[in-house]
Amino acid sequence: MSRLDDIPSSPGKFKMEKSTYLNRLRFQSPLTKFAFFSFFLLCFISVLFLRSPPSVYTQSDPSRRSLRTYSYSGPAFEKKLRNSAKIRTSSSNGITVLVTGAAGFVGTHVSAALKRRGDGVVGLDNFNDYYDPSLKRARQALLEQSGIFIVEGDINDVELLRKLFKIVSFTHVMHLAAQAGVRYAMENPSSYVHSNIAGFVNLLEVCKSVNPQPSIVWASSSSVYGLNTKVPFSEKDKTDQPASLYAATKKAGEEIAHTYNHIYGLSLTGLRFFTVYGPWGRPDMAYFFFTKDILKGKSISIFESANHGTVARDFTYIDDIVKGCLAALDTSEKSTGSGGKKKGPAQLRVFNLGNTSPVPVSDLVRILEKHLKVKAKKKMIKMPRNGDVPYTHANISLARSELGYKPTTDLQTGLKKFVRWYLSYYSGGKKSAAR
Ligand SMILES: O=C(O)[C@H]1O[C@H](OP(=O)(O)OP(=O)(O)OC[C@H]2O[C@@H](n3ccc(=O)[nH]c3=O)[C@H](O)[C@@H]2O)[C@H](O)[C@@H](O)[C@@H]1O
Repeated sequence: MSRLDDIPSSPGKFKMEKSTYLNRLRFQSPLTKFAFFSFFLLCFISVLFLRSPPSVYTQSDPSRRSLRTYSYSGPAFEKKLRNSAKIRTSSSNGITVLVTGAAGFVGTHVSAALKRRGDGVVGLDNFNDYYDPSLKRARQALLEQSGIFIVEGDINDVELLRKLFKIVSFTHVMHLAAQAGVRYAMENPSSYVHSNIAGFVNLLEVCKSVNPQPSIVWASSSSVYGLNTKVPFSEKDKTDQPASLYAATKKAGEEIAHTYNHIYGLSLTGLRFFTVYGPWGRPDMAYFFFTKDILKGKSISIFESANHGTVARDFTYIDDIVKGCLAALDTSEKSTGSGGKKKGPAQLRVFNLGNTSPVPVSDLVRILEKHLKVKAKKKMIKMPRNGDVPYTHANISLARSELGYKPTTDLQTGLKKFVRWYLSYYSGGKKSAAR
């Protein structure tokens, strides 16, 4: 709200008194007169500057902003959007999807897969610098080659979201924009609230009020199982012991999804991803920065749980996750609300998308050593209390029966593909792997 808005707008509440002060003001010298008018001119310019035009977007998270401003209006912008959203004519039952977080790891792969099969895809991403934005730009360039336009903007920008829905009638939203990473939540907690809670609510607010309402599939996380000890993790299990703020915001997302489904009839499917890895992955994840550090000859820390216990993850390969995402979109039913009001019960689902075979982190390192042909300098350390959990293992029977989800890539094969990509992407020192 600008300071000008502080003045009450209803007539009668605030009456301007005719100022006698100005009448009484007499300038003692031309210099005083000049100073007086210069001061007013400056104030006027400042007010104009503060009230920047609505077609220019500035990112709203001051902790991790990119310095760009983005223009998202005009016929050229709309044309790009419409072209990107076009369903291929040969595709008989194509859908039109808004993919948030499209320049992210999972977002890029899902967008490309949708486009390949003929669906209309528009991306949205704020290109923040949580990790090297040049990797996000490279993914964007890749998607551009297949005709996918990524709008540069934040899910907290309600005006932008409304505008996108005004130009394109999206049938589905694949919501992958989020503040990811378990350990970073201790460094920058507000970024998790900003993206995973406020941003999600903003998106749902817009989705509930557009006509027709889209169906929404969104990324939850295996981390919602928190400190649970019963394995494998099932969707039927309680999820009330998050070990990190990240996990807590994803859990909150699931509850928020319930609310919007209940009140507004939005069709919502949450996908609990289990440690997704692969080519074009995230530099903040262990398999990625282990690779970088092993190649540099730097030592890596492998976490152990209490009493030298094994820390393990149900690492899941990106192609399997993409199949799960597409199946979730294809099986999602229509939202039932209109005019911002629920007209009947709507679909509400949560699925585990894991690999069903947990691997100790020390084995992950052994596989990397083999593919990289370099011995790692390893340090075994006690898992710091920073949000990590010792073990994850997905029960995927629900996803198998409802989505036909069936992961097929083991960690050996998946890491081989990752290493091949990593070496070619960062080859010749052209790009230095940055976190
Ligand atoms: O499955 C999920 O829900 C989550 O998966 C990952 O989180 P995480 O499983 O912790 O993945 P990494 O950060 O790559 O860690 C993988 C394993 O390596 C271990 N680790 C990590 C860092 C390190 O220096 N040493 C180490 O042994 C961790 O404890 C963990 O067991 C993602 O970062 C989250 O965004 C995602 O939501």
